[in-house]
Amino acid sequence: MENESEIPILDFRRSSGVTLEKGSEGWKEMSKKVREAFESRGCFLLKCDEISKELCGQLFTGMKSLFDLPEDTKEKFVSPKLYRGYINKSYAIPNSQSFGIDSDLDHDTTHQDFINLMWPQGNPIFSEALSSMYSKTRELSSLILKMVVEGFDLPQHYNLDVEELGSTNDTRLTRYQHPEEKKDTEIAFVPHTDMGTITFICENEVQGLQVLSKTGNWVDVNIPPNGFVVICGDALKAWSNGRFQAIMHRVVTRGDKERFVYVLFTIPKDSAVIKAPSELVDEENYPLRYRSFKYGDYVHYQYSTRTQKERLESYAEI
Ligand SMILES: O=C(O)CCC(=O)C(=O)O
Ligand SMILES: [Fe+2]
Repeated sequence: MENESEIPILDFRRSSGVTLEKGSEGWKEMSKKVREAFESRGCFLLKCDEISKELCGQLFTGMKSLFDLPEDTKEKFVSPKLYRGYINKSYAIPNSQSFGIDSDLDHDTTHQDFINLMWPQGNPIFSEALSSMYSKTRELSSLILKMVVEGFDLPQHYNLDVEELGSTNDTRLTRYQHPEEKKDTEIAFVPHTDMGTITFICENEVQGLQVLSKTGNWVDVNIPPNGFVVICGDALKAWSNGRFQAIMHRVVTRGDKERFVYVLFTIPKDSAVIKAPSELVDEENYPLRYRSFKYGDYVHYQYSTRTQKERLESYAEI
């Protein structure tokens, strides 16, 4: 029996002998593994060469100084969108703070604008680290989406479909703190699935992410040093005709070490229509599971109902 606490590890590193040139045998093999991981668990751990230990070090040093800025400076970062801008404790993250930075492919200066707002005198090291992390994680997310098309052996034109699924991004920087007066383990991020396409998580080696196993147990995700977590969101699950899982996850804090997390959400534009490829629908084994829907309408529905469980099902299941 498959060990329910085991999360697949996919090793993209050249040092492990992997070459991921599009169309190569290595690429095809890894694409199958991506598909299998999303089908069986809805997530995987990733090892790759693109994001170095040094880059993560600079990023997390910068994040510490960011969260240590005075509250009124951090509060300058506002956004009309829900869960964007600076958030100091909320329903979802009761003891933590986060910054949600929206960007799309046509407007790539958002991180720079954000840094200039926080440090009018500049902070070139953090700025460089954040931009570099953003472009690397965006490229990796786009590579993984192409692998999904390959993993299902779909016609090439579906690469345009997955590009649409990943056409906008939200970078989230979070600091989790364990409340002093509280018990040993505290829920720091309430259980949820991610609404978007794929989520890329990088933490400062202070563990806390948990996923819900098929048997209903919360299982620690032990992220290896210099490893990352990739999670399938509701939009990709719907597009895959429910073949992929959108894993339920949460975050707990345990000790007094601060946990810093960089997350890249790859998400469709609000106007994008999520519709499964006909090749993934088959009357006998995989009947059409969800009606097609506009991503923005789905997000609006979720924010207005705040359903936590089976929310894609309650919205779009046929
Ligand atoms: O902090 C983490 O490890 C996960 C954060 C998360 O699930 C989210 O931001 O949606
Ligand atoms: Fe999440």
